[in-house]
Amino acid sequence: MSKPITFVTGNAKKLEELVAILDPNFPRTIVSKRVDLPELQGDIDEIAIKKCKEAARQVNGPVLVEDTSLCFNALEGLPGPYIKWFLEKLKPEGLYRLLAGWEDKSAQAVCTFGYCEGADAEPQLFKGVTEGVIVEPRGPRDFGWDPVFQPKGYEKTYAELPKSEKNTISHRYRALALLQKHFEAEDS
Ligand SMILES: O=c1[nH]c(=O)c2ncn([C@@H]3O[C@H](COP(=O)(O)OP(=O)(O)OP(=O)(O)O)[C@@H](O)[C@H]3O)c2[nH]1
Ligand SMILES: [Mg+2]
Repeated sequence: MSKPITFVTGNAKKLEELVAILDPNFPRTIVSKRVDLPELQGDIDEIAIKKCKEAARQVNGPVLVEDTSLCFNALEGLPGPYIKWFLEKLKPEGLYRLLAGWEDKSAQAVCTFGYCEGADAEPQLFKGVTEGVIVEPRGPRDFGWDPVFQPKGYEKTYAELPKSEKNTISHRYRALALLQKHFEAEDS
């Protein structure tokens, strides 16, 4: 029997979406642990790797972490992994206003899961990207920058879409689909 995997996050919404998205027959048991891991610097992959190693060190067993970026193409990918601080200070309105001087409002929502078997193991990454545009905030405010992100091909923002629909097209869904495939292959 493999050990349960601990999903380490301080963000209840991430956990809620993971539970909604993952197949109930996922081959490993996932438990969650609420820890505010350090907000690291670097590129998206470096951050996910460092975050995963730190979680594995703290839990001393198999861990899953996730880091989310919102990358504005006009700003060469910024705020990217630093979106948390931009959102905290500027709120969704300010994120939209950041692009006032640019015609290009396109953006990418990027979710990077890191999985590490234990404190001495190397993390493996599973990344999902959803293309979209940054719009004036619309919809409920219960999750981060969802009100300003309108996925490509949709008339609604993530916040306006039913959760069940966001969860079939989102950056997090795409990353978890890769993670799921990996564990299913390992199991067979
Ligand atoms: O509208 C949103 N839709 C999403 O699907 C989504 N996923 C994450 N976020 C927000 O983007 C920042 C990422 O920072 P982040 O990856 O460091 O997360 P976090 O610090 O909240 O949790 P964690 O690092 O403990 O797991 C944080 O402000 C999160 O609230 C989202 N906002
Ligand atoms: Mg964080």
